Amino acid sequence: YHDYYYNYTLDPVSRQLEEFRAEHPRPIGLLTTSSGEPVEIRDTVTLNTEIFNRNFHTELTSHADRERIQERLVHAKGVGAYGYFEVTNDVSKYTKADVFNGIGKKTPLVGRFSTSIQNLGGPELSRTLKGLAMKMYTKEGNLDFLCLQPRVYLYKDPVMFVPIVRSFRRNPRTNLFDFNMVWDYVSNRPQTLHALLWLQSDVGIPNGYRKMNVFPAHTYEIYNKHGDRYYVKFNFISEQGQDNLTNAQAMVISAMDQDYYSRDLYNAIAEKKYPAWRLEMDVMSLSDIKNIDYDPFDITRLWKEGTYHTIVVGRVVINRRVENNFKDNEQAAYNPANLVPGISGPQDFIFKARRMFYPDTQNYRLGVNHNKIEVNMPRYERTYNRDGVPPLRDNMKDAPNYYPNTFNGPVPYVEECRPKESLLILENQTEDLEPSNYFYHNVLENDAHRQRVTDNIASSLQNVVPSVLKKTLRVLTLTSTDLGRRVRSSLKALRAAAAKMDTAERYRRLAQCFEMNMNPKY
Ligand code: HEM
Repeated sequence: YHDYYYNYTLDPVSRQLEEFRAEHPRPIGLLTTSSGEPVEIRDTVTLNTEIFNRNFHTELTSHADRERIQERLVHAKGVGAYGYFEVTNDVSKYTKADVFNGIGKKTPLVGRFSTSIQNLGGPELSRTLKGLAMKMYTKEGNLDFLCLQPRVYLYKDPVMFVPIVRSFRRNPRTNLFDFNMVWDYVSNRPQTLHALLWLQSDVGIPNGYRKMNVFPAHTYEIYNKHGDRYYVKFNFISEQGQDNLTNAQAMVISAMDQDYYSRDLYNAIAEKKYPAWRLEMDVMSLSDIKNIDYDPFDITRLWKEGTYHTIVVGRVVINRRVENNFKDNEQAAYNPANLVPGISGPQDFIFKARRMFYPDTQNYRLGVNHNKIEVNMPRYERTYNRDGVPPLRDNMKDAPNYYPNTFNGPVPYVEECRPKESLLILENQTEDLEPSNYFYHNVLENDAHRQRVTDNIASSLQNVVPSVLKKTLRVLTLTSTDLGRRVRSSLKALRAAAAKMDTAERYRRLAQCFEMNMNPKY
């Protein structure tokens, strides 16, 4: 823009509509109703007319009345983009998965970056789990990875999903975030503390979706063409580097832009700064896994250093914005059970539950034919599923609709190398505080970081009722006496500072803190 009024630069987000006009110098076509009837210009106005005789108007309103669908139960707020996965290292020794074999092979994918607790319109910078879900359209079906930042998950018993999601969300009476619920639940089930400590640490608020490492967290079983089994944890490491925001920075940004992460991603892709992640696998063999002194399938803990080795598999590059948010992002259905030959998948109880949970929620959110929605469609599919709520595509036309049949409907294949045995995993129910203790003393790199974590915890405890506070401090102290001591003293200092503030200022700060699900230091 060159003259006096227009001497400024806009970001790609703000230029989107103008770019559309530049690509289409004339209107893109004649306006019609959805049944294709051309709309006459007088029918676009309803004043002084028989308004219900105007298809344009009635259709417009009744369609809008029905345009909202169920938002995701968790991870409702998210942004989608396309890209590809490229193999950069030969891992055929470990897995026969076609997608991971052949250096240089590229597989297209769609991805979705999300924040877990907020609803569709919520602020992205809140201190909650962040997600990156990917669907790789491989020759052997879709391979989905649903990853989180941080490395570990909150609990190992699937029955805990619903209560923990509720305790992290709005109080049913006040309709506000409530740390009483969070700490009540966490102190009743201290296995959740480990992931929570990661969230209270610096990585809890990354400086953009591009700058976070993400992890599917489970231990996956994979196998090679000889049927040898290996156990791996996948890691997606940001090539942009892990970069984080402090509470103060996040609050300032969020006050100006609640969609900072989505905007950052859109602009980066538009400016051809394509974000990329290196895919690594931490590997153990079957005999390694049988000879270690901890449970490698426990999703709430890290693998111990020295018990595995790490190899690079390839890289994910995100290089194309979605054409339409609803079409490619809202309608996307990621399912961790979408696996391919060579990756038999995790064997733990959380994963077993997730195999059922995701299709179930997606049948409700998108309908039973959600894999026939364009963004979810595999490259190839032939099933015996028929009919139901559209979309249906060709509904398998005139092919036989029952299996087995002798009329040449689709037939299964035989895979000689598929492992004949599977591990039987028995998980114990003890509430193990050791992983949290290890994180606090060994993963956090210095005392300053430990102090930031404890300050964050302390400020979230400020307005917690005494019974919950007492229980929480006990769990923190049992985890580490240093952690308990520091939280106590930080809480004391915060209480003293709060006592000097007038009530309005205190409430204002707390409101900010709850809404952001984070804990500004007074
Ligand atoms: C019992 C355990 C779990 C349950 C019941 C569960 C349930 C759900 C549900 C209901 C959704 C919404 C899905 C949709 O509407 O399409 C979801 C989304 C998601 N979950 Fe889980 N989850 C569990 C554990 C995990 C774990 C262990 C991870 C990764 C380490 C994970 C990562 C994600 C991600 C990234 C999304 C967002 C997907 C998207 O962008 O569409 N979840 N989960």
